[in-house]
Amino acid sequence: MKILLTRKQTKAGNYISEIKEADEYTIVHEPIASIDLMERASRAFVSIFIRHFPVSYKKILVLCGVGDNGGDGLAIARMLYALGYDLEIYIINHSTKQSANFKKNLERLQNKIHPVEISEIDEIPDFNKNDLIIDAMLGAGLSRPLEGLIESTVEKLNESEAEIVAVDIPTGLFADSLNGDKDIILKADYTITFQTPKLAFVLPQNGDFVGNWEVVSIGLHEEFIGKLESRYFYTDSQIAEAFIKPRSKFANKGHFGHALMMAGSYGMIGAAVLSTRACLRSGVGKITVYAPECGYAILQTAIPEAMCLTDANKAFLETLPKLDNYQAIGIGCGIGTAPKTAGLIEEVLKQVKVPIVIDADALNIIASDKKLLALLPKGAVLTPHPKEFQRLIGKKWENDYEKLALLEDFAVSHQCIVCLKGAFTAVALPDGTIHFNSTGNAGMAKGGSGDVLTGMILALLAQGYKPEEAALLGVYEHGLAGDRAAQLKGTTAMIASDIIESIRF
Ligand SMILES: NC(=O)C1=CN([C@@H]2O[C@H](COP(=O)(O)OP(=O)(O)OC[C@H]3O[C@@H](n4cnc5c(N)ncnc54)[C@H](O)[C@@H]3O)[C@@H](O)[C@H]2O)[C@@H](O)CC1
Ligand SMILES: [K+]
Repeated sequence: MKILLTRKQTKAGNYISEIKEADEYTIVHEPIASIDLMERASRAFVSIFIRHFPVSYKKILVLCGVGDNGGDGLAIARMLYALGYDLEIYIINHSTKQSANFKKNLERLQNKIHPVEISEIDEIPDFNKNDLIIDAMLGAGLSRPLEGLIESTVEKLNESEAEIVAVDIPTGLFADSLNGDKDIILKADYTITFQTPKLAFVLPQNGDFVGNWEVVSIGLHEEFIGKLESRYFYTDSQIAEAFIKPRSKFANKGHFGHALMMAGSYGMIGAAVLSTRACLRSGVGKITVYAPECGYAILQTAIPEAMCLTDANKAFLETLPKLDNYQAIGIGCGIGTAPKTAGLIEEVLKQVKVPIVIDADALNIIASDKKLLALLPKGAVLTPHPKEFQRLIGKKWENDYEKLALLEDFAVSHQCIVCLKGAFTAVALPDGTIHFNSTGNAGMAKGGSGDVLTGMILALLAQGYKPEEAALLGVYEHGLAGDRAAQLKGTTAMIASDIIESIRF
């Protein structure tokens, strides 16, 4: 799914809203009246809302601005009222300019519900934990930080224990550009957003404001959206599943590649076990794990399906094995950063002729010797967590938007693929696009999860998936396996081995 922007810089240097353009194109070409599109959007919101909140759940306060986000709020209130919900409407008079759709929806209330108008700070009602707030104050039209009446309302809401559901975007949050440090932004528990995820929603710095979020389609013109040149994407099930290649009935193990996993060191053989096992669970034909000698008995016992080659060194990897027989190579899980291992990494980067996935200490070794960066093969898949990525680029970012710019820059200048791990793992491709992953959960934030991902991506590379596909699909399936593991064990109890057991292709 494309992530449409509300503030996109054009080649000419001015800013446009892709969302507004898609709205306007839909209105003209479907065709549909603007007020009917709002009705459709509000109905879509309600269809999700009622799944989460039954009629008698809590008293609902619908807080409306006077633009189209407020218009949605009025329409949503009318629809929920018709379904029997107990609600009150408050209109926050932040401006004298009411939008046409807002006015129309005010008329449509037909005196059935009487909105309370708030024009002064001391008229803002008290909010408490028995209230369910629908935030329809400001949405995609936010053009400056909050101030005055609306800022005070948001401050009061943030201090309260009320539960908050935002319409489209939490009030005060810029959809795809940086808020100031001192900006007041509504902290929503849930956000139901229209048509496209907003870039702000996938950035960790905004997690407290957006809460759990869901996208609901409002039927904007697909063909128009398809033609937009986007830089940001959201890997949903539709995109990910389209990558999956069915296994032919007459296939044999030779069709699915032979992978080499170079992993482990004394005390870290578990990383080799996890990554190798995850590789086997992801469809590889054969795998050889190359580990220091101390890992031999462990690996042969723990993973009978894998072949094991050992380095003469007992504790860490030192000598380059022959690389000729493999369709893809994985390197880094649990290898440590011994100087001799660094020498091995240099040799691998110089000699590798097949797709490669590079993780963990291999990335740290590359980061500590910038001449190794220049050796990164084109199309290499790198799987850093944020700290490892900071080491690779040699600097920290001030905010998540700067992080995205650095990520894009790295992937383009090195022509490689970077999977920056975290919630909504960001996969940056050599063409400068960034693809945020839709699966996964906080239970995966544990040792060993990254090793599992490396193994999964290695398996896909060995099977002949293009590096971009292997990265996007691997990250997606890894998150999905994590979600299944969380269902079985819970996010606190689940461990990396549970993720492997939940891989299902
Ligand atoms: N046809 C459409 O355009 C659709 C729009 N929809 C809704 O429309 C929303 C966008 O509506 P609008 O463009 O009217 O914008 P908003 O309703 O977000 O904001 C209204 C107006 O408030 C003013 N404003 C901006 N920043 C402010 C601030 N900090 N303090 C006070 N006032 C401020 C601006 O003049 C802005 O146009 C979306 O978020 C969505 O909820 C949906 O109904 C779907 C269809
Ligand atoms: K809102």
